[in-house]
Amino acid sequence: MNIGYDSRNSSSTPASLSSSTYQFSTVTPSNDNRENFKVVIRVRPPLSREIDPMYGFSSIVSVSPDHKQISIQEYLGAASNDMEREQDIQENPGLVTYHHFTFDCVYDPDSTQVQVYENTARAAVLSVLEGYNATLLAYGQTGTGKTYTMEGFKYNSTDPQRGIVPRASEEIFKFIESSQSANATFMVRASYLQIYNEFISDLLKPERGILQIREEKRRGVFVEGLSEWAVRSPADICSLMQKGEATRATASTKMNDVSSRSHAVFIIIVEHMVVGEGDFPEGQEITVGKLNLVDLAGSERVRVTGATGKRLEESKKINQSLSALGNVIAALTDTKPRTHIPYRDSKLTRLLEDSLGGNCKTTMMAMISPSEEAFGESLSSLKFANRAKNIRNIPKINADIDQKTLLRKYEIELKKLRQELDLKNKTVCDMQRMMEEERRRADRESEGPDVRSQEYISEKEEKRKLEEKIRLMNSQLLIGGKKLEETPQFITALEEKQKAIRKEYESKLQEIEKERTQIEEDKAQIDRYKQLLLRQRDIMIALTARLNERDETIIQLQEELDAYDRIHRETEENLEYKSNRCSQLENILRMHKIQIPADETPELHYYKEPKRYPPYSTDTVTLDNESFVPLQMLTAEEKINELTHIIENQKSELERMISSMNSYKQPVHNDGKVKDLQNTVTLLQSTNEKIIHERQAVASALENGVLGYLEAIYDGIQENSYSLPQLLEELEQVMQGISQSLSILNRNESVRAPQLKIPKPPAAPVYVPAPITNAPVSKQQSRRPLTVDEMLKLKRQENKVRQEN
Ligand SMILES: Nc1ncnc2c1ncn2[C@@H]1O[C@H](COP(=O)(O)OP(=O)(O)OP(=O)(O)O)[C@@H](O)[C@H]1O
Repeated sequence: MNIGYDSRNSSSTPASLSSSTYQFSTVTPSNDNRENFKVVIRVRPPLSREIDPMYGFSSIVSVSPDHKQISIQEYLGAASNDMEREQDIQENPGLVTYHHFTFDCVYDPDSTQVQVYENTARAAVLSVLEGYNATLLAYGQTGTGKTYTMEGFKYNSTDPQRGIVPRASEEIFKFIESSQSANATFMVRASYLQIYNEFISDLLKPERGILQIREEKRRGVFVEGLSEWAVRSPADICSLMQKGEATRATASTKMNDVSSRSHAVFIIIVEHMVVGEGDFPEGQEITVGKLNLVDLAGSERVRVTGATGKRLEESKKINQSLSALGNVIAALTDTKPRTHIPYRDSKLTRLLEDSLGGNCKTTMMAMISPSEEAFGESLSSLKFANRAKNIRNIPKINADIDQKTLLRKYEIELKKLRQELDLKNKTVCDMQRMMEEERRRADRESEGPDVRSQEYISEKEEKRKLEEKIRLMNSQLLIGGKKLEETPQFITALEEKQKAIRKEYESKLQEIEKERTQIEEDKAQIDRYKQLLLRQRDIMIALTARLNERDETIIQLQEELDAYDRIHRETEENLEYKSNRCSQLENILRMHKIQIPADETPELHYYKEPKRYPPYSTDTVTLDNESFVPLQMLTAEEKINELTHIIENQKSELERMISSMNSYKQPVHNDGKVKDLQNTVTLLQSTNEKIIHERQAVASALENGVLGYLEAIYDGIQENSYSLPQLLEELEQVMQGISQSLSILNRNESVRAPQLKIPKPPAAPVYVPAPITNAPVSKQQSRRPLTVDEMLKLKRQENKVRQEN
């Protein structure tokens, strides 16, 4: 059974009310002081747990048809359930009494979310858009529908059960959208906080920890460090709500499955700038409206809820702060004006200072249960709300007098950033041009413009950051009811910018095309150079190979030359030694007046052949059509033969001379001379015989004695097998041999040999290294000394002949 409402008679028969009876007038913002603190009641429908399946449910609350008054029935009897109670009341009408209250509006259990929003919340939201502060405060016992009224079930724009917060955000953005003027710029921000166990925290940035309340003359009361989130659509706000809800402290209690254990405040700030037009183009008007959507934690009777432990502590804190709220309301509504209002007794009252008797349009929404079991709390809430009705707020439009609004700051910052960006654009363009120039130069010099490109990158990065910052700031603004990127100015500017960019890119493309053609030409040129270089390289390789061959030849020749030099040196040394020795021997012989026409040919020590002597003969030989003066080394025997031959020649020469002299014989006056000449001839003949004799003796001495000995000593010296005393001893023996020879010669001492003109033997050939040449030896050159080559060639021939023999 429902209990209806009769304003004339508090105990009249209840009449049922249907939703169709609701007739709300359109609510418009008002500055009437009475209007600035409104109180509305909402009676929630009975919950399934409250309806006894056996007896049904009977409400103790009734609402007047004009939705201004509410009546709550108090049962004084002892019936324990609805059915018994109803029967008891029918039988004893005096067991009930009714409490009547009048409010700005009373919503019965059939009221819908849209009705609550349209008739109560909308006016507050519109006030905010005008630049007022507005607060919608949901108060009531736990489980009476505060969260349901404020938030609703789902956060999508079509859900009829969505609450005040989503609808308010829709309203705000609908309003902004309808402000078509390009001169109007809006900025909307949202915050979400909770007061849990007397601590304030940010539901959107819980990591910020406990926050403190501050107060500034212009700004009023605010929470320091509370995050503000720029929003551009209802969806943005809904997602913030969902985010905050996930953090908000809730718990399942006996009275409510999802009971809020904290007071939650969702704040929407709307900054609205109108740029002056017409006569005042520079004029700007900025207003800042703030909407507080407060969902209080429900008051609880611990006795009823049976809370213990943590829940009990939470309950105590909730009740404490709600009682502080009651005290503030009592102080504000006292008939005797009070100088002290105890706002600071709790975080809640401190935070709601502006909303309670300050610069704000406040609407308190008290929620009650229709259930008989909640009678006490419902009556208490109604009394509480009734008292609050008398609060008087003095709201005023928050104009940006001291230019401290965020929108203003954005405006200034954006202007600064745009200037900076223009400058940066110029710098980046200049640098780009410079870089391109340097890159071209560096390409030519094969060096990268590293430093410059680093600077360019950082400049570009800064430019990008600036653009991003401007974009971000712009993205928080809503101009002419649209997002910046949707405004005609933005679209026109964008189109112009795109045109400019297109133009720039077209000219850049042309440049690139030109560069490409140039690069291709350069490439072709490079290819040609490459081919040329390859050819040159091949030539170089061939030349190097030839040079290497030459080098090898030179090295070989050099080695040969060195060998020849060495032979030459050794030969010369040998020759010198032999010459010295011959000179010695010659001197010895000369001392004994013996003509010895020969010197021994030095033997090349590296030929292990019998000792040989150079001949006197200077006959030429012809080899391979080339004439040489052969150096046919003679053995001792051959040498003696040669000497004998020379002597015989001399003898015959002498005979020829004698016969020649006889042919010139004069008869008388030449007698003496002839006689002398005959004597001389006789003497010569005997001398000649003597010489022959001596020569044989000396030859034998030389062959068998002195020379042999001297050679042996010489070899010994060469082999270093002599010590000095040994050498002296050996030389002593040589001396003895020489003395022997001398004694032979001395035996004929009295014989004076005439000074005969004996032909001088030719000098021994000297080995003179000639330049290596392949040119044939000419006949004219045939009498020159033999070259080493020639000599070796000759020697080889000799050896060959000897071996063959
Ligand atoms: N007008 C209504 N129409 C339908 N259901 C409602 C209404 N009001 C409240 N409810 C339901 O009642 C229950 C409790 O509501 P809600 O959680 O909003 O209460 P509360 O006052 O916020 O509680 P608490 O203080 O414990 O957080 C929820 O299941 C909710 O859906």
